[in-house]
Amino acid sequence: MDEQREMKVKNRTMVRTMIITITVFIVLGFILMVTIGVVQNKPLQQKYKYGIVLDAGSSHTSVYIYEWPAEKENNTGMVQQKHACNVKGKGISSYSDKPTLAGASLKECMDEACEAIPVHRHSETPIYLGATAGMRLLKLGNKSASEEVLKSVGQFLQTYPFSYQGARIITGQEEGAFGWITVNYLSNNFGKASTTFGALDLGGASTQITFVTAKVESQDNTIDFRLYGNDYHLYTHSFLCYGKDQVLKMSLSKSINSKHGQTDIIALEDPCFHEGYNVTMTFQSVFNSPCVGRLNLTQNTFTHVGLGKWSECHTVVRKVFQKSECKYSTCSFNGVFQPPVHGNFGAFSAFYFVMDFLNLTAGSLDKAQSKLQEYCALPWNTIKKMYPHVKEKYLAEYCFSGTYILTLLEDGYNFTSDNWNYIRFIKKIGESDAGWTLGYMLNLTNMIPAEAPDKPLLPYGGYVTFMLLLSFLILSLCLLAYKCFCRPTGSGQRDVI
Ligand SMILES: Nc1ccn([C@@H]2O[C@H](COP(=O)(O)OP(=O)(O)O)[C@@H](O)[C@H]2O)c(=O)n1
Ligand SMILES: [Ca+2]
Repeated sequence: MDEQREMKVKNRTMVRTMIITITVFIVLGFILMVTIGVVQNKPLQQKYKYGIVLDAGSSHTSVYIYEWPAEKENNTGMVQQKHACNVKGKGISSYSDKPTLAGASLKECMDEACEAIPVHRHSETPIYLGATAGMRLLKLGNKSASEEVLKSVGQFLQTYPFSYQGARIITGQEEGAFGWITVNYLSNNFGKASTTFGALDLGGASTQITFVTAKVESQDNTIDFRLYGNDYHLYTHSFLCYGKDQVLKMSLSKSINSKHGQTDIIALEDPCFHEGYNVTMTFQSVFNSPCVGRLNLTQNTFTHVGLGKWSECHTVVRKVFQKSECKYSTCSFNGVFQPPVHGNFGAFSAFYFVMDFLNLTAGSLDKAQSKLQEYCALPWNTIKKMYPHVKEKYLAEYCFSGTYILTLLEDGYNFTSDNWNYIRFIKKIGESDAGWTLGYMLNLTNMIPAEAPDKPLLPYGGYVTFMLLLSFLILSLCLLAYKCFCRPTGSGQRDVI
C-alpha cells in the first residue's frame, strides 16, 4: 500500500515538473516569436521620396527623376529611375549667344517633373543641374557666356517648388567617378565581396574611363571611396574633346589643314562617310570649338564628299590619338597615364547608342570590324532607304562614330581581342539609365554610407521558416502538455494537480 502511495506521489511530482517545464518553454517560445516579429517588421514602410537631376550634356539636356522608399534610402540598389525627359533642342551651351533663353528651354520637362512627383513631396525634393563637356568647352572659349547660361538655368529652376541645390559644371573626374558609382550601385556590387564593373562613358564632347585598380602612378587620376564597408581605389580619366562630335570636328579639321595651301578646298573627300554622300558645310561649323585650331580662309563653305572606305577611315581616326609619348609605365593616349584595363566594363551613352544601331553590341572585335567595314561600304542612297525614319544628320555619322568607338577602345584604351568580350554595351540597368546622374545624386544626398547599414535580423525566407518551425514546436508542446494533463492515474481517476 505504502509503495503504491509512494509511486503515486512520485508520478505526481514528475507530471508537475513536466508541466512546469513545458509551460516555461511555451512562454519562452511566445516571447521569442513576438520579439522576432517586432524586429523583423520594423522597417515596413511604403513612403517614397524623390530627387531630380538634370544632365546638361553637350548635345542635349535630360531630366531624371529618381524615387526610393523613405525607410530604406541607405540600402544599396534602392534608388530607381522613375521618369526621364529629354529636353527638345540642343544642349544649354548652344545658348551662348542668347543665354537668357537657356532656362526656359527646360520648361516642358520641368512641368513633367511637377506632374510625376506627388505635390506633398515637392518642397522636400532636391533638384541638381550638372553640366558636362559642352559647358566646359564654352567656359574655355567664353567664360562670361558660360556663367550667363548657368545663371539663366539656375534662376529658371528656382521658379519651381522643389528644393534647388545648384547648377554647376561638374569636373571630368566627377563625371567618370559618378558614372562608375551608378553602374555598380544599380548592379548591387557594393557591400559584397563581388568585384565591380569599370565604366566607359562616351558623350558628344568628352569621354570617361573609370575602373578599380591597385596602382595609380598619377594623382590626377585617383579617387578613393569607402562605400558600404569596402574601400575602392579608382583610376579615372576624362578626355575633353574626345566625345564623338568633337572628334569628328578634329578629324575634319586635320583633313582640311592637310589640304590647306595645296588647293582651294572645294571638296573634302572623307573615307568615313558613305559613297554618294555630298553635303555643303561651313568652315565655321568645324572650327567653332576650342578642340580644333584656328583657320584663316577666304572661303566660307566646302563640300563634304563621302568615299565609304573603312580602312582609310580607320587610319584617319587613329591619327587623333597621340601614342608616342608616355612618361609612365603605361599610357592610354596623349601621354595620359592608364593602368592596363582589367575586369568587366559597362559602356554606356553614345557607346551604346552607336553600337546598338550598328548591331555590334555582341561578338568579337574582329567581327565588329568586318561588319563595320561592310556597313561603311554601303552607298548613301541605300543607307537612306534602309533607315527612312532616322534623321539624316545622325544617319550620316554612324560609320564615322562606329569607327571612332572601335579605335578609341582598341588603340586608345588598349582593349584587345582577348578582353573585348568583357565590355558590355548597356543603356539601362533595371529601370534606370546608366550615366553619372544617379551617382551624383546619391553622393550629394549622402545615400551611399561608408559603412554597411543594419540588415534585418534574418532574411525574409529564413524568418518565415523560423516562425513556422517555432509555431510547430509550440503546438507540439501544447499537445504534449494536454496529454500529460489528461493522463489517467493508476486509480482510474483523472490526475488533478
Ligand atoms: N539616342 C541618342 C542620344 C544621344 N546620342 C549621342 O550621345 C552623345 C551624348 O553626349 P552628351 O550630350 O551627353 O555630351 P557630353 O557633355 O557628355 O560630352 C551625343 O554625341 C549624342 O549625339 C546618340 O548617338 N543617340
Ligand atoms: Ca554625357
